[in-house]
Amino acid sequence: MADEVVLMSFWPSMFGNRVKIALALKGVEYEFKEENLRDKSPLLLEMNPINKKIPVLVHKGKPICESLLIVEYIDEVWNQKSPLLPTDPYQKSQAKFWADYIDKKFAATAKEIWSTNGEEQENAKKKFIDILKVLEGELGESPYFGGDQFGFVDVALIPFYSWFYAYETFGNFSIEEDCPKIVAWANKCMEIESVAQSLPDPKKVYEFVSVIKGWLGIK
Ligand SMILES: N[C@@H](CCC(=O)N[C@@H](CSO)C(=O)NCC(=O)O)C(=O)O
Repeated sequence: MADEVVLMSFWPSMFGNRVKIALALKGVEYEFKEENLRDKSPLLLEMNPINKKIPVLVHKGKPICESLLIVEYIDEVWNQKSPLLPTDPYQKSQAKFWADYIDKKFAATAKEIWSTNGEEQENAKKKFIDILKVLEGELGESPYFGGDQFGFVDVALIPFYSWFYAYETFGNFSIEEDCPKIVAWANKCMEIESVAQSLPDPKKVYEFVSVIKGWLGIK
């Protein structure tokens, strides 16, 4: 079909699940192609020859790569409902700033929690909580980062929530203890059907991370 939509992703990916949430909020029908990242498909290498990563959205035969760019593309193409980015240029710039902050600061630090031990892990946990506290400050008293509406920054961050159980279990700490506002925000986001249906079971994510740690020889 001419305007067929295909999402190439991997079920636990917080980046790919951003796109799943955006497509669900917009009511877009699409084909989901699960990628085996240890044996990438020729289609993935063809559609994303530069980064060779998921997610990739293929729309009308053309690939869009990088999750935040894909979410912005979805927001612009299917603009009839559930706007994600503000129309005001300044507000839009601030939403993109915080989504970029999450990618640059939060994603890498979060990974260090399950992929390290000892002092390195303790440092990662502290950095992780510090970053979440900065995000709590940005959230303020609003229900969402988008204000009264679930928006772009919410889409960028909420997929990490399905990894919180893994971070807490491997890191032996409670995120809610230090960042109750972020956990309250996440639980509110999970009340949105398009969000809840797009994210994996946290226990499944924990089991998946246990398998990766085995592959990587991490205790
Ligand atoms: N900035 C990109 C990151 C995607 C990514 O890391 N994808 C991972 C899987 S999720 O951790 C990936 O495709 N890894 C395969 C590889 O690195 O070879 C985005 O936001 O889309």
